[in-house]
Amino acid sequence: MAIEELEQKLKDVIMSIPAYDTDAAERARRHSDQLTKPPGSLGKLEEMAARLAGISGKLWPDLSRRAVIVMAGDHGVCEEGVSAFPSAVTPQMVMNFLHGGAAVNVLARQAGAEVVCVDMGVAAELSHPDLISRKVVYGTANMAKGAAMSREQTLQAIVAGINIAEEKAKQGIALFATGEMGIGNTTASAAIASVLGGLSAELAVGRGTGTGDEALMRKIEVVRKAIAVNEPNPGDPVDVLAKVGGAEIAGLAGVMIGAAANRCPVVIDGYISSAAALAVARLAPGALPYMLASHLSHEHAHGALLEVIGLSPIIHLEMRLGEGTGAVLSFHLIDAALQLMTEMATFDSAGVSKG
Ligand SMILES: O=C(O)c1ccc[n+]([C@@H]2O[C@H](COP(=O)([O-])O)[C@@H](O)[C@H]2O)c1
Ligand SMILES: Cc1cc2nc[nH]c2cc1C
Repeated sequence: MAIEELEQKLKDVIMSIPAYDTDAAERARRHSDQLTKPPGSLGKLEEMAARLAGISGKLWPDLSRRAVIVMAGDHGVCEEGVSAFPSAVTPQMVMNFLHGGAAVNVLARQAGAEVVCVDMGVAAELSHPDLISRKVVYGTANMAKGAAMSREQTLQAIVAGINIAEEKAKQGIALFATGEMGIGNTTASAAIASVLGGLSAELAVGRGTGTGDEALMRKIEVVRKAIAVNEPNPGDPVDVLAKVGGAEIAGLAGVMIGAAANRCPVVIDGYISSAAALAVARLAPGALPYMLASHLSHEHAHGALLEVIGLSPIIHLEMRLGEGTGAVLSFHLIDAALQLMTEMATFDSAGVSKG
């Protein structure tokens, strides 16, 4: 597709996102208040159930078919020494996902979710029958020296993400989670959080895979430099994703937009997924009600980033793995919320006195 067509496709899909159904959410809240418990006593589980009703327009949606979309990409900025691990780990972990041995595979099996593994921009050539290849770049360029990607590559990545969500929704997937793999991608995410979220580089940068003090200082300087060199336009999220982002981050932004356009809830994982979610919040505010935050990552600024987006995490386990692990874990709580709504007795049916 030519760049103009990609821009148009993105605009069209954003325009097609259905309005969140506030009536259905309200009906869900009223139902919840009739159940045998003090109103609001199931806390965020009640709010989650209402959100799922508002998203789907149904009391209660069948979310039994679910998938975690794990997108992978490499980052040229790694040559600045910003990660505790070498870039070679990105393709190695992609193969691990495909062989079912990564943490996300275990948690997805436990939560009944399909793992969809997508190569968005891994530097190495990868091949496996279950790998979806949507490579827009062989690793991004070093953002400390120039733009990570072109606008065209970024739009290709976003549209690829939209198409994957669309195809999966057509196949019956009703609940999405976002996951990623990309050595160096917490540096890109920090830059996005800084430009779009107004967080200082010092706040936005964390230890990622476990960088030491010296590398942490370098990482802060690299984020400052990348922003100064590229001057990403905070009013243009695509420009920000192109200049200081990454192929898997842009792809995940597309998945979130695509899920919303198909009226499917999309559960956001950790810091990197949240950086993509922030770009979506700015690019397509109509997609925001379709997003649920899963966990609070141990990555330093994740809480601040979620606050900027206006999302509240469900679980707090000090995880900082990525891959979609926190998002898939929270599927169990989504199931719990819906099962409570459908199986609990009401005050009337159980003959329990109201306050
Ligand atoms: O999801 C998170 O909050 C998270 C926090 C820290 C690290 N990660 C994962 O670690 C990798 C990026 O870390 P780094 O240090 O290489 O930038 C990438 O593969 C992410 O999935 C993920
Ligand atoms: C081993 C390893 C697994 C990961 N999964 C997501 N990010 C990761 C980073 C590393 C280093």
